[in-house]
Amino acid sequence: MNQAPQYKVRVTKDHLVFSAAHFITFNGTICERLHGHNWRVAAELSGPLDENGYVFDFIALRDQLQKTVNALDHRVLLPTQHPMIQVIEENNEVQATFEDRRWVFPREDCILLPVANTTAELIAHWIGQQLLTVIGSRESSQIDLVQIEVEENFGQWAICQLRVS
Ligand SMILES: Nc1nc2c(c(=O)[nH]1)N=C([C@H](O)[C@H](O)COP(=O)(O)OP(=O)(O)OP(=O)(O)O)CN2
Repeated sequence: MNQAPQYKVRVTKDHLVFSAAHFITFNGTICERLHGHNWRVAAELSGPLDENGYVFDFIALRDQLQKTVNALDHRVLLPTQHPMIQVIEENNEVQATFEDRRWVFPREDCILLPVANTTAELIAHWIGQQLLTVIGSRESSQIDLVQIEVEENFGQWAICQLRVS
């Protein structure tokens, strides 16, 4: 017996890249130096076809991802839910502290992300959540799976899949 076809759309573009600085902690108490990457983003949506024969309009997906990428471009990414990195907004500045280290940035240069660490995985999750708010607001949308991929360095991709309830 033939199975019903499954459909996905996938968008990746040369301009879906953001340059941003970050530092993460790993293995407990090791904290990286501030450094930057050119982070590449791709998205895949799965679901049934709509009346156009689309899973989701490529153009709408591309443009929405571009908005998120633009918001992250040329920024410092700071985690607001890290157990050991404290991030405080004061006047027009942001101060981050970890043990005896302290970084101070202009507020407008920073993006404060509600994540526990600015790993590629958790950045992918956050981007997926941004996308879900837009997809979820479309009454006609029947997307059942959102997959966001983030490349931190050449060939090093983190992938986050979010099931749409
Ligand atoms: N699964 C993950 N592994 C690692 C992550 C991550 O987000 N998810 N992140 C890091 C670090 O942020 C590290 O800075 C990655 O940068 P990269 O440039 O790839 O690492 P190197 O220090 O080896 O840099 P080179 O320029 O390639 O020498 C680590 N792991």
